Amino acid sequence: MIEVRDLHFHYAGGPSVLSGLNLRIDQGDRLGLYGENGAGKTTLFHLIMGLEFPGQGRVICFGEPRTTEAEFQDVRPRIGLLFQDAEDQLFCPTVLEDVAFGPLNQGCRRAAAEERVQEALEKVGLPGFEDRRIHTLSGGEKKRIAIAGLLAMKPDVLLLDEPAAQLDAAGLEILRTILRDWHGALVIASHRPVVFKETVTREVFLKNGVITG
Ligand SMILES: Nc1ncnc2c1ncn2[C@@H]1O[C@H](COP(=O)(O)OP(=O)(O)OP(=O)(O)O)[C@@H](O)[C@H]1O
Repeated sequence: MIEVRDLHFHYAGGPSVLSGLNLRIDQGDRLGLYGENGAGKTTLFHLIMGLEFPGQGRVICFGEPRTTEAEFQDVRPRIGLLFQDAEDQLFCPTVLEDVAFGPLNQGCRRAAAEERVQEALEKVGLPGFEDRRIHTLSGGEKKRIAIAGLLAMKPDVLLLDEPAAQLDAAGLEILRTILRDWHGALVIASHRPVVFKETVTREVFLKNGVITG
């Protein structure tokens, strides 16, 4: 579904972050992507989504090489990227608008989109939150609403960047249950392998700009 080949990347004026990274994510893959703070996990997700572009190497999504902004436009609705910080993800005034944004953007009719919202809010354990204003939510609630927004999109792949951050024990258990029932491909980026040990079936490590093990 997604393959990156020989990826090299550095931020303007900065040191090399990725230096020849190769990775393949197949249908049904459940991958733990581990690495220390600053290893480049978020950067890799951003390159897969076309939010950054590699200095060298290839990003292939759903069978097609993607190099230009236009080529990434049909990739984004098919990949649910959970940002590390929920504040970066939520941008509508209310929960209903935010969670419905993805399905509406994909062309769903309003009634169908609102049905997806109800379903997703049930899954994250926050039914009845539709009319809450985003800025009144707690950090953990924001994270769960961001997850609901991804579920409502029904993407082919979930890329979750430190998904446990901001979640308490109950929130983490809800997320583990959601992911246990998730049938699409899944990549969890984390610097704490132990948290999702039971959730993933394959583990790789990002170190010195490349994938190991
Ligand atoms: N926009 C940016 N401009 C300059 N440098 C950046 C930018 N974003 C990230 N970096 C740097 O690139 C490196 C990789 O960062 P990245 O966020 O990809 O790592 P990470 O593995 O996700 O880390 P963490 O576990 O702390 O979230 C870090 O050294 C970081 O400081």
